Amino acid sequence: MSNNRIYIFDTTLRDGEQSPGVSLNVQEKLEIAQQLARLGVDVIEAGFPIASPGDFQAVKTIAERVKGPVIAGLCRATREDIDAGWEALKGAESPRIHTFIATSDIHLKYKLQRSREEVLEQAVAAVKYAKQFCSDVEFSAEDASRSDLDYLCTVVEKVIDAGATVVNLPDTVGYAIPDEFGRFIKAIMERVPNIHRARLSVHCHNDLGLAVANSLAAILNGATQIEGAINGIGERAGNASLEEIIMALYTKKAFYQKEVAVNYQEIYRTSRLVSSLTGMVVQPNKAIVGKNAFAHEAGIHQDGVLKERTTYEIMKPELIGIYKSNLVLGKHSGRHAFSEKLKEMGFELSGEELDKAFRRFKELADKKKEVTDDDIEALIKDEVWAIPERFRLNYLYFASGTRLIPTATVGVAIEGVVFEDAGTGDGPVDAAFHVVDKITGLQGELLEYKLNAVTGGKDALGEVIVRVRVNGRTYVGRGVSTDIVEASVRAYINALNKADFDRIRNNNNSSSDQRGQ
Ligand SMILES: CC(=O)SCCNC(=O)CCNC(=O)[C@H](O)C(C)(C)COP(=O)(O)OP(=O)(O)OC[C@H]1O[C@@H](n2cnc3c(N)ncnc32)[C@H](O)[C@@H]1OP(=O)(O)O
Ligand SMILES: CC(C)C(=O)C(=O)O
Repeated sequence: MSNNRIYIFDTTLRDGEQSPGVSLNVQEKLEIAQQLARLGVDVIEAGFPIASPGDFQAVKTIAERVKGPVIAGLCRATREDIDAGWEALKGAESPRIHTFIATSDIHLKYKLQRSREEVLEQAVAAVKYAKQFCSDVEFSAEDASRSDLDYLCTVVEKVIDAGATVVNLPDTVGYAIPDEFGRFIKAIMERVPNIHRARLSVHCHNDLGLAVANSLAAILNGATQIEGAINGIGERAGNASLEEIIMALYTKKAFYQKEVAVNYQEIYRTSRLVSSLTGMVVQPNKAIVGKNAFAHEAGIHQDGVLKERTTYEIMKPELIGIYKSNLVLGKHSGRHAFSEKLKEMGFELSGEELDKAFRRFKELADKKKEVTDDDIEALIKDEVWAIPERFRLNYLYFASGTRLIPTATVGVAIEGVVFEDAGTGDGPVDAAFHVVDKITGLQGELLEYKLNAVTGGKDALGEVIVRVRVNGRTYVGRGVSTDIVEASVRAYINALNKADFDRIRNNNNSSSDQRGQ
């Protein structure tokens, strides 16, 4: 293995899921983990197993089913957390227990209410305990960048003696700045005598917008594992954005002289999948994966790019899987062209998925002259990345206006049988949602509603993302249509399907628990 290698630790499913409002179910987490494995990250932090039965199940499922990357689970420095973590992780090809405790005085005094000696002892005990189950143990010194350096060096040295294979130094509150963080990593490398027996990792938050810059400064000073999340999602202002770090290392290879082992072609697709399932829309001007990242608006730039792309492009969009296709699809296109287009776009669909997607494509092509790649991607997300659907929109009729009470009549198929009802509301969307609640028997509380146009023009597909609370849990739903009321109802039904999926799974789990008693 080259000693220039940088290991990519993805925490989209753990810290990324700590983004306010994001809640992924087991199926969605598995789908993201499978895509992360295709992307080729070295480690997937699949969750925090003791946090909830759902998180435990997600880590266990990913550990058993996702091959390739190391699968890690986060645990506080306690036996209960580590027991739950190992129980979830033990089916993995390459499991890693990731245990942590804070080392800064501010966290010790106010949060943990323990002395430095007690925390040092607890850290060492946790690593030793984890080591009994798993040879690969990562230790994180939470709030490392605000910790006393002498004390931190002692903690790092002792946890390595206790068997930690990776030591992670997070900038938990995004307080560091690049030069300072680089010097901090250098000091650890110089002052901890056994540091070369472990891999040194960093985990930077983005409160000052410096998470990527700090991670790169750490690489220059000896860190060989970088933690972050796709699209930079995560607690508060988020984590270091992995795609930005990966592409900085690639584009400035002559400077960094470091290698990662990812499959660059999967970057864009991973970003879109994460955005779609979390409901966290990627800002258009986001580096690497934003809609405008490779768009040229100004005449002088366009002229330059037409003459020679490198005048204004430092990366090729194709490298990260942004495709440009010559196949123009419309209502006269057939299955062959459609399936060819999907292949070009990197989608691998089963026969049944292809049938569903093709049906929706034809419906759309009837309404829209040219169906763009963005439209197709939106349809695929709607049809194929949706979780199993017990409820399906069959038809929708609504009436509203300045002097009308908005009313909606909706037909929803439940396991193939169509039920219909009608109702009123504050607007047609609200009316339709009430009717869907009546038919499905679920009570959804709408927390957030977002509408985006997938493409430009009057016939653009509208994409609606909703966050809905059902039985105390939040679900993200997504729907697309050229009609925004229909897109809204599809999104709402998508969220209710996720709630229903959880309800059925929880019922199955509790009846099998009862059988086990
Ligand atoms: C920096 C990070 O991102 S760390 C990861 C943060 N992620 C999360 O917290 C999401 C998942 N968390 C949860 O579901 C819950 O917080 C749980 C299940 C872990 C714990 O829930 P609860 O038992 O109700 O405790 P609560 O969250 O209120 O408080 C945390 C407790 O853990 C203690 N604690 C915090 N970190 C650690 C640690 N690394 N090791 C040991 N104990 C810790 C706190 O001191 C507090 O203990 P106290 O109850 O004795 O005061
Ligand atoms: C637990 C650690 C890795 C963390 O998430 C942080 O410090 O931000």
